[in-house]
Amino acid sequence: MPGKRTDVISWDEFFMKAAIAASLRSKDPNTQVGACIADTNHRILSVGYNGTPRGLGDDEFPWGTADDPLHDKHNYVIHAEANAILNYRGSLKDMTGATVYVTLFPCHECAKTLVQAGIGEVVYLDDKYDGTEDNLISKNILDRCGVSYRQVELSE
Ligand SMILES: Nc1ccn([C@H]2C[C@H](O)[C@@H](COP(=O)(O)O)O2)c(=O)n1
Ligand SMILES: [Zn+2]
Repeated sequence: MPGKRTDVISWDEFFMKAAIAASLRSKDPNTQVGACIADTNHRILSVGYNGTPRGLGDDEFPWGTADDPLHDKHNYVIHAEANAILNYRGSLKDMTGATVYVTLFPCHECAKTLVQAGIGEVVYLDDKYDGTEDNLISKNILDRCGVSYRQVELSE
C-alpha cells in the first residue's frame, strides 16, 4: 500500500496562493493586491482584491495617479483587505482570531479596519512601502492593537 503524500503545501502557502490568485483579478496597472481571510480551523472566510466600487466599472476607470485628487485612483479604489471583509457572507459577528493573508502589507486605513473586524494576525508577502509614513502608522496601529504580523516567502 502506498504511503501518504508528504510534500503537500503548507497552510501559509495555500492561503497566500489564494490571495495571489485574487490579486490577478485586479485591473490596477501598477499594484495588484489580493487578500484571503482564514479562520483558526483553516477555512477560508473571504477573499478580495483592489478594485473599484460597484457602479464604477473597472474597465473604464482611469487607473492613473494625478495631482488633482479628483483624478487620482487612490481616492476611488477599495483595497483588497477591505474588499475581503466586505465580501464576507458568513454569520460570524466578527472575525476574532482570524488571519488575513495579503500580498502587500496593509495601509493604515486597512490596518484600522482589520483591527475592528477582529483580525488577529496579518501574514504578508511584500512590504514595498516599508518605512513610508503610511506604513509606519499602519505598524503602529497593529502593534498597539495587539495584531501580530509576519512575512512569508513562497518556495516558487
Ligand atoms: N495593502 C494595500 C495597499 C494598496 N492597495 C491598493 C490600492 C491601489 O489600488 C494600489 C496601490 O497603488 P500604487 O500606489 O502602488 O500605485 O494597491 C491595496 O489594495 N492594499
Ligand atoms: Zn489599505
